[in-house]
Amino acid sequence: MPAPRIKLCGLTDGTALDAAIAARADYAGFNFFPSSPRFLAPALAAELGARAAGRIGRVGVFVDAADAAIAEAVAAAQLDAIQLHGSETPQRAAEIRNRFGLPVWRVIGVAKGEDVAKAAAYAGAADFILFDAKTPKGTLPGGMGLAFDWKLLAGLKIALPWGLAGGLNPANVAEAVRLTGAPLVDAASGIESALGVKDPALIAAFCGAARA
Ligand SMILES: O=C(O)c1ccccc1NCC(=O)[C@H](O)[C@H](O)COP(=O)(O)O
Repeated sequence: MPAPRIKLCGLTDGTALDAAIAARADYAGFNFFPSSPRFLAPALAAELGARAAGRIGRVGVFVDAADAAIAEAVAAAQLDAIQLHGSETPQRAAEIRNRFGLPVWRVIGVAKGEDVAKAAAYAGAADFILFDAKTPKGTLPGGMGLAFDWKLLAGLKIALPWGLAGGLNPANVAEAVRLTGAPLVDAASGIESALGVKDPALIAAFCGAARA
């Protein structure tokens, strides 16, 4: 099984970004959801986007965002992809892809087997599916450090490239890859020493374990 690609999400400072690049992560996630503890304001997004250029892919995370907010972030951070983490329909995903000319990653929140099947509706509308744990109502839609039952992905048949998120950390990512065969893994809270504070040692450990 080839080693999975790695996305490290919610990077908010140059030290974490440099650690992600040094650990050979494939994507840096920049969060543009204002309620997130990992929210990146446009000025800092511009700085980190420029620092990342040509060294790591830049994925912007949005939750039911308006076009103007997406446009501002795309321009500031020079995004390479747009991750939709809200309730965006296939029609809205396709509209965003056409408007911005960037690959769209659609997140599917998973609690039960029937949730996994919802990914099929995004064939032709999104470019990538990220399966993440469904979070409790009234909380953030992502970045909560919650895992779902990875066995729900057993026998997955999907027309789009995909990845796994939700509660992944240096201690469990190898097992998650072994069980699911995920071609990409994503982590936010599992590489933090405190809420929203990325830890370079955990970043290195996560990337090492994901490839082990
Ligand atoms: O990380 C956040 O604060 C966040 C807030 C709102 C929507 C999405 C968010 N994160 C997106 C991600 O891709 C996370 O990496 C993913 O949900 C996994 O998070 P975690 O379980 O903490 O590893």
